[in-house]
Amino acid sequence: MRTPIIAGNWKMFKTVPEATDFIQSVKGKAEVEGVESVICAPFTNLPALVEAVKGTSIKIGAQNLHFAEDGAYTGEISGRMLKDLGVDYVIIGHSERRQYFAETDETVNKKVHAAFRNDLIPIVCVGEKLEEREAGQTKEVCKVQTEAAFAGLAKDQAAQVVVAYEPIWAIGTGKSSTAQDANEVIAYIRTLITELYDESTANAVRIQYGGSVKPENVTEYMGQSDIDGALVGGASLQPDSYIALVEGAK
Ligand SMILES: O=C[C@H](O)COP(=O)(O)O
Repeated sequence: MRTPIIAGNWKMFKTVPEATDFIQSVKGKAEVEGVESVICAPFTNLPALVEAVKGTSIKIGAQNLHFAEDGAYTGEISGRMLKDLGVDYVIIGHSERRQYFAETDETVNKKVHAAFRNDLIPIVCVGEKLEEREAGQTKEVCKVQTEAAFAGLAKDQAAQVVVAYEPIWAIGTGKSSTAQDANEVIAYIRTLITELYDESTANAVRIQYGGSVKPENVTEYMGQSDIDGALVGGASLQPDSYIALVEGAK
């Protein structure tokens, strides 16, 4: 039985006071038994957020990391630094990083390994562009990205990965994939993991849907056989909306 996971990806939003006010507002509410609740925030918010969620079941994640432990990489943050702060999760390979910051399948894989070296759980994003969907390449794109991300992972590591299937055309556009379409792709990703490892590993991996998820549609996604949660951008920024998302994942 996989524990559903709702992760808010705040992207480049919120100052430290805004972030800690948010936690005060959702404490005790965005905490639902049987649902994991994770806030992935900008680096600058992480120390204050780790402190603010103490005594709650809410976990904190980063939105990126560098694959090296340390070194001459101006402006970068390593997994070692994140672990030192008390962060539990890290988003890797979000489409915005692939599009604007030259993230590749190879760097995604290196970052997944860096996450495990530092005892962080990676939330690995995969998903197709609109033109790829229209060309019928959705599954092929997801296959290439998934296989690259998992390369070299041991079975026990693979089982802990959270995959977020985010069709790029659905991100921040209000155009969500239907729950059935998302479930079909996610079930396909699970069969890929079965082929890479085995059925029990694939059954342990949690696979989220992401792309215009909101309180009004989260229950429909969660009702699907293979969807284990959501990676949510815009609708995770307001406390009431975030609480409703976590409640909707029950
Ligand atoms: O990481 C989250 C996704 O990019 C989805 O963003 P969105 O919920 O604003 O569409």
